[in-house]
Parts: sequence; structure tokens; C-alpha cells
Amino acid sequence: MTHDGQHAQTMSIPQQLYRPEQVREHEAEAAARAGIDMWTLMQRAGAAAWSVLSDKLAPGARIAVLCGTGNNGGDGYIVAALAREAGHIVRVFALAEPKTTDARRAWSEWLERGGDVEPLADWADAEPDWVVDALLGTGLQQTLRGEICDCVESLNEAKVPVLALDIPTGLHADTGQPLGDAVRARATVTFVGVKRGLTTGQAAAYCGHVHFADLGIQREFRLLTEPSAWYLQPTLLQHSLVPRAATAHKGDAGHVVILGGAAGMAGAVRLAGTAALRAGAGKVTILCEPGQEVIVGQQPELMVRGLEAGRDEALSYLEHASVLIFGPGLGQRAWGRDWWDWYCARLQSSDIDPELTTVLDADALNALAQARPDISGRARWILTPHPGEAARLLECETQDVEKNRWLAAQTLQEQFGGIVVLKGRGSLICGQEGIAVCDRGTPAMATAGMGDVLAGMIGGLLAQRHGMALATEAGVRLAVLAHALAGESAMQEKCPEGTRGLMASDIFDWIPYWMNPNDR
Ligand SMILES: NC(=O)C1=CN([C@@H]2O[C@H](COP(=O)(O)OP(=O)(O)OC[C@H]3O[C@@H](n4cnc5c(N)ncnc54)[C@H](O)[C@@H]3O)[C@@H](O)[C@H]2O)[C@H](O)CC1
Ligand SMILES: [K+]
Repeated sequence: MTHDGQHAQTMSIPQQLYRPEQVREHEAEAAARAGIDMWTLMQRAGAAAWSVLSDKLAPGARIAVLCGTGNNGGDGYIVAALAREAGHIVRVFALAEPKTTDARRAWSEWLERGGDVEPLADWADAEPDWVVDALLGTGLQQTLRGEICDCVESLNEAKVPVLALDIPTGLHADTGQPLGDAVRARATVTFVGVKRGLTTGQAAAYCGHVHFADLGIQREFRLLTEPSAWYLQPTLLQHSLVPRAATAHKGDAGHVVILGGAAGMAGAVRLAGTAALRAGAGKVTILCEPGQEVIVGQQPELMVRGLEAGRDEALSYLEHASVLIFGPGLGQRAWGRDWWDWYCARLQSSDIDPELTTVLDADALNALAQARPDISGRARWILTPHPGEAARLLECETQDVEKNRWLAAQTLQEQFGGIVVLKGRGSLICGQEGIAVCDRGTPAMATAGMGDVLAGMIGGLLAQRHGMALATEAGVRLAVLAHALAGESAMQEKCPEGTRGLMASDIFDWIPYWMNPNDR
């Protein structure tokens, strides 16, 4: 078996993400343009997977390769052959004989070299140190059933480390949702183009570490099809967040006004306000319910004014605002609802500048879901729903949102305009520039106030965007990424492998760290 070393290398996930159909549709043409046939491509896929697996194995390790009947199974036979050549104890377990030409070739080469193929159900007999999941790749068509489903279940129960080829079997490669059940892999090596389902939804629970192998046809592939989403990498912060000019003054860094903080929820505006300052905003003013000023004012850098709902005095603050954040701790009582009605009316009459960049968060989103006003200024909106809020906006159930987060984000953007940040693991940012995904962050960030901090960071960064020559959408992407990384860093500091006990305010100290990527 030829070992095409040069093209067996894996690399970090590139910015370009694709729908699985795009890869299926264009990989043959890309390979042809690169002057190689599909058999060579399959050999490269097997070799790339082997290079990932071989790094994980002790000498003489036992490996079970589980093969389906399609080309994913073909990749598996190639990995099996390479592993055996390297001196490991390899057993192959297959659903049935392969059906495609290339997979049959890989299968017969494995048999010719004295390899055996055993029934899939017997895989555990191998007592493997590692399992290679070559059951289904992009050919997955429906919910797992029957023998494959049983196998996936037993594999997950056994808790043996798995390397998934292309996609963990059962995971929908576009939505990142398991179809019935899916393999919980320790690592996944994906081929030709990174399928966007590996970055959002439930992907983090199934894929493990994702490796990418372009199989040497990346250039040709990229010329054939446009990416369906953009993967946000930390290096983006370095490229975009250039240091402030030595002559900078406070006025260059913008003024964030935050409207929210009803009785009992003043902490939300304080968190958002502090986050905006930590993100570099020049000034932050909080407009909260009268009586809550003391709580907010304990953060002395915040300016604070208690205002009864609907007071036009708020307009004088908005006139000088670079960004409005509307919603944190707004509540659903009369005070918050009346402010919402006031906001809609003043926007309609243009007393509020329709060009004012406005982050709508928390209860402002719930008010929007209920009222559905027809407002023209919405192009400047940045909506930051979590899946529950997104469901209310879309008038569906939370699980419908999670079923296809790409579609949910896109539909919200089409219905409400502006930029939508759909929060949750694999946060999506959807605007005129397409959809970007941030798969950083930690489950420890699923805690009270973390959304307020994000809203504050978005507002704080956008307040400075002119000085930084940043487009709004780019600014939102950066804020989402910096927020996730700050959460990771804060948890890392407390307990490196920990997933619980983080508080939203713990990440404040890490916001400047990630907002100044070029100054350390
Ligand atoms: N030479 C190449 O084409 C390369 C392919 N690569 C790998 O191939 C897969 C895609 O292969 P394909 O044959 O199209 O599909 P699968 O192997 O994923 O599966 C098809 C097979 O499975 C059956 N099937 C579908 N859904 C189910 C289900 N729910 N339960 C049971 N069986 C199901 C279907 O009927 C077919 O028989 C790709 O992911 C790569 O891993 C490499 O990229 C290299 C070049
Ligand atoms: K697979």
C-alpha cells in the first residue's frame, strides 16, 4: 500500500467551513483538477488518519477498525493496513462487504495482505486500546438503526478511545446534532473541507479534538465552492485588535449607554457596564430603575442615573451614545415593559437615531418577541439571544433551534435584520458577511451573568470601532471570540480541567488580556 506522506499531514482548522454536500459534490472535481483519482484520495485520507492515530499509540497496541459499506469504510481498511504494517495488532470488523469501487479495492488489498474481516457485533472481542470509526461519513442519510446503532451504543458504553474518520458516525455533519445516537470520539480527522457540523450544536460532545487533512486538494476545492461559514480563530484578535495610538484620548473610545437594571436585577447592568469598560470603552453610563443606583455605583467608574420608565431625559444620553445596550436586567414588570414601548415609539419617530448601534439582549429580546414591532431602524440591531430567547423570537421550541442552529440564526437575521449572535456552544454570528462560528469557551461559562458580560463586551468593543477601523460585524465576531477565550482563561486559572464554579465577574481580568493580543 503506498503511503503518500506529503499529503497525510493534518493541520489546524482553517477559516473556511462547508456543508457536507459541498464536499461530496466537489471533491471528485477538485481531485481531478489536482491530477489525482479518487483511489489516491482515499489512500491519502487513510494515511492522514493513520498519522493522527499513530501519535497516540504505544508499541504493539491493539486496534479495532469498524468499517461501513461506503467510502468511509474504505478509508478504514487503509488505516488498518497501515497500522498493521507499523507492527500493531489490528482487527477489522465490518457491517458487510463494501459497495463502492474504491472501498472494495481497499478491502481486497487488506484481505490480500492476510487481513481478516469479522462481524461488526464482535468488535469488543479485540479488547482494543483504540477504535477507528469508519462506519459512516458524509453518506449518513437517516437516523441510526439496527446493527450500526447497536454498535455505536456498545462503543460509547465501553468508553474506549475512538478516532472518527471524517465525522463521528451518527453525527449530522451540517447541524452537529446526533441522528439517533452518535459515536463519542476522542478525536476526529476530517477530510478535504471542514464540515460545519463539527463546530456547533452537540459537536463538542462527540468529536473530541478535530484534525483536518486537506488531502492536497485544498486550492482546487476552494476554487469550486464558497465557504458556508467562517471559523473564528484566536489569531483573528491579533490581526484586528491593533494597539491604540499613543495619542488616544477617552473621546476616541466611545460612550456606551446601558438601559436596564430593574429592582433585583441591577447586577446585570453592572456586569455589562464593567465588561464594556474592560473591553476598552471610553465611558459607560447606566440608566437603571430608581433605587438601584447604589448597587451599580459600587463600580465607581460607571456613571449611573435612575430613571422612571419613559422619561425623555434618556434621549439626551442616547444623543451622546456610540452604542446602546438595551435589556440586561430589564425585567418583565411595568418598568421594563414601558421602557420597551418608549424605545419602539422613539425609534419610530426618529427621536432615537436609527443609526445608533444597539445591542438588544435578555428581556429586550423577550419584549421584541412579544411585540414584533415594525421598526425601520433595525439594521443597526445586534440581537444576542440564547437558544431559549431565539425560540421565542422564532415562535418555536428551544429544541427546534438546536436542531439546526445555522438555520435558526439565518432565519432570525432575515426576520429581524442587523446582526444575530446565537449563543450556546458553537456561538453563531450571522450578518451581511455570512455566518461565523466560535467554538471556544467552556461549559463553566453556562452561568448567571455571562450573557450580560458578553453584551457589555460587544458594546464596549463597538464603541471603539471607528478608532480601530473595524466594521460592526467584524467587531461583534471579535467580541464573541474574546469573551469565549476570557472564559477559558479564567477557568484555566481557577482549575485547569474544571467545568463548574466560574462566575461571570471572574472573567473581567481576562478581558484586557484578550483585548490586547499584540501588547504582550
Ligand atoms: N474516494 C472517495 O470518494 C473518498 C471518500 N472519502 C470518505 O468517504 C466518505 C463518504 O463516502 P460515501 O460512500 O459517500 O458514504 P459513507 O461511507 O459515509 O456511507 C455510505 C453507506 O452507508 C449507508 N448508510 C447511510 N446512512 C445510513 C444509516 N443511517 N444506517 C445505515 N447505513 C447507512 C449508505 O446506504 C451507504 O451504503 C467520506 O465521509 C470520507 O470518509 C474520503 O474523503 C477520501 C476520498
Ligand atoms: K466515521
